[in-house]
Amino acid sequence: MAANFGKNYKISIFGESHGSALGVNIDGIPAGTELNLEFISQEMRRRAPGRSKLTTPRVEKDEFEILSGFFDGKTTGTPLAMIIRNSNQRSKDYSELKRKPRPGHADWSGFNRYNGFNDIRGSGHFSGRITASLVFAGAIAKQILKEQGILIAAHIKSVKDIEDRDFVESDITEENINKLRNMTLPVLNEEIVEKIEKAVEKTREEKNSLGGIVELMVTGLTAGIGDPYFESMESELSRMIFSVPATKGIEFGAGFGITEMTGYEANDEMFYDEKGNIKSFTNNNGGIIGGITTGMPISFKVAIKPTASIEKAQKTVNLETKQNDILEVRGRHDPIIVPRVVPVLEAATAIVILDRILEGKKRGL
Ligand SMILES: Cc1cc2nc3c(=O)[nH]c(=O)nc-3n(C[C@H](O)[C@H](O)[C@H](O)COP(=O)(O)O)c2cc1C
Ligand SMILES: C=C(O[C@@H]1CC(C(=O)O)=C[C@@H](OP(=O)(O)O)[C@H]1O)C(=O)O
Repeated sequence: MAANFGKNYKISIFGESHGSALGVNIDGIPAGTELNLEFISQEMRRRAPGRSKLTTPRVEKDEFEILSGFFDGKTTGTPLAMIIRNSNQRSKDYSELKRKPRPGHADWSGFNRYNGFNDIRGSGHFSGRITASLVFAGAIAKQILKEQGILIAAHIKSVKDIEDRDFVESDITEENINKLRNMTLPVLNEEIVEKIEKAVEKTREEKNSLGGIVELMVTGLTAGIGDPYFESMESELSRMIFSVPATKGIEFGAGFGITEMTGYEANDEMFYDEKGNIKSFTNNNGGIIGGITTGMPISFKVAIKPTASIEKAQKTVNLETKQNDILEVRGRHDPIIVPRVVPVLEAATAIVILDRILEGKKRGL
């Protein structure tokens, strides 16, 4: 089912952006897991709308209510259900879109898939708002992974042609992760913050939007996690990452750039480090070979498209008059999705990594 993910850490999401609520049911959290609710709230705030001038002005607190599976500060092992109530809907912004679908958004494809019964208000189930549930499930997964020494970090690699430097393994410390978590624009080279802000402001004034790339890194993984072929670590991560709205590409390690290397350059030559751990000098394969972790960090980049809903006049069709028409999208939209998707991609990654680790444990690994 489209709303379900995972074989071991199983999530099932529901909700609409302008309905009464959205949420997630999680099955597979080990019983007795202590949850740091304040950490989960912080993660929710990182994603929540209306928190900076670079995001949609729709303000939602994204306060979550846990309905089941949690007692006396610990998980019970039975399904943990969570809901967030919507409070700041402005559905009139969407009244024109059933007739005039937005180019780049799911109005036309969703209309066809659901025979016109899809909830158009706030883009319904297609809204980026539904990713609040991923952040919740991911925050729990992150806590479990951290106990095992596994850290997940992300930063904005680029916005249009403004580039941050790449992650190196030594960037992934708890201190650096906390710093990035507290930044509105999480970048490594802080000199580009103002450039990004100006570029977004200028584009918004032009009634347009921007996209960019997010880079992620996962450290602390032992070699041997994952499977070949259809449940490969790359397959599972890609399937999840492409479920995040606005994702248009993913590349592991050197990605498409590996095609410009020779075999000698691309192969990650190996060595024993001073502690006796097997490592590679480079990580062009992004920490995964044969679908299975190598013990090097998992490293990948995600392409996020520019926000579809823009005020600039665009050509579309009018499904009532059956004529070509013009649309100027109204409403409260993100001028750029990239900063808000950073915690979502981290969470999505945490869900997959935990699910794969539990899969290995099932087989006694
Ligand atoms: C956190 C987040 C916020 C988003 N905000 C907006 C928005 O304000 N306006 C918009 O048109 N799309 C926004 N999107 C993207 C749309 O939800 C997405 O483009 C749409 O569902 C179509 O899916 P696709 O782009 O993956 O094909 C957002 C996505 C995320 C993850
Ligand atoms: C509310 C959120 O972001 C929304 C994501 C979104 C979209 O099309 O994806 C469109 C906008 O919805 P609305 O028109 O209701 O303001 C954004 O504000 C959220 O992420 O929590």
